[in-house]
Amino acid sequence: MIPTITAFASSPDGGQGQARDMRVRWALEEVGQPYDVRLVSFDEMKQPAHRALQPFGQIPTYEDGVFTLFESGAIVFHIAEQHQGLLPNDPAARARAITWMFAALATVEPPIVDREAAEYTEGDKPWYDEHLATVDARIRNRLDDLSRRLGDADWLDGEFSAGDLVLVGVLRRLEGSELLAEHPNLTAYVARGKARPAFQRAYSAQYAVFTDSQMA
Ligand SMILES: N[C@@H](CCC(=O)N[C@@H](CSCc1ccc([N+](=O)[O-])cc1)C(=O)NCC(=O)O)C(=O)O
Repeated sequence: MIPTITAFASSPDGGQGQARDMRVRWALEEVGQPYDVRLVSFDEMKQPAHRALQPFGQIPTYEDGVFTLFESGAIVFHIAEQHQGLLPNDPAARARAITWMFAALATVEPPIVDREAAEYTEGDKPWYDEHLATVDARIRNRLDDLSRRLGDADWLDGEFSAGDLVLVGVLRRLEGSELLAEHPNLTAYVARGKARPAFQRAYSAQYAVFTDSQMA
């Protein structure tokens, strides 16, 4: 059965592909798995029917008639386990690739999400500037360490893996900021990920949702 994922009916980012259905689309394209998309409105996401799939009232979700999953990282991991192409078969290399998935989500992404939350919701607070400087320092700390570890390698640990896919998706949230531009090797790493044909197909598919919503 072709899996069905959920995505924003009208993405708040104007089709930039920053919502987390993008990393699921990318993973499905990397392994060559066709998929359907159920578009949900902000209101529908908060209704019981969707919360039965995603208790926090968010997207993405994944359903394939056997598995019903939420949490984009877990969905990417499931796709990587069910297909070849995103995780090495060698047990040690596989474990390292999975480690990088967790590092992307648990170590690198949190301060980046904090920054976005501050920008979206705290701009009017008297302590905003000081808070943003603190969050930026945390992001710089992570990017400095990551840049040092990546060096001039193409990917984090040999072949491209789900760890790279998730991390590129996390770093894309910093596209256009000096935080990423300060590290030419990380900027190139993100560009390398975006240049992959599977990313391009995933991006085009999510962008089509945006253009369709503009014409509706
Ligand atoms: N940890 C969960 C987080 C899921 C999540 O944050 N979903 C967001 C969309 S991706 C996050 C996101 C939202 C918007 C932009 N943007 O650029 O506009 C980028 C990313 C959502 O449904 N938000 C609606 C809500 O919480 O009510 C996962 O990885 O699946």
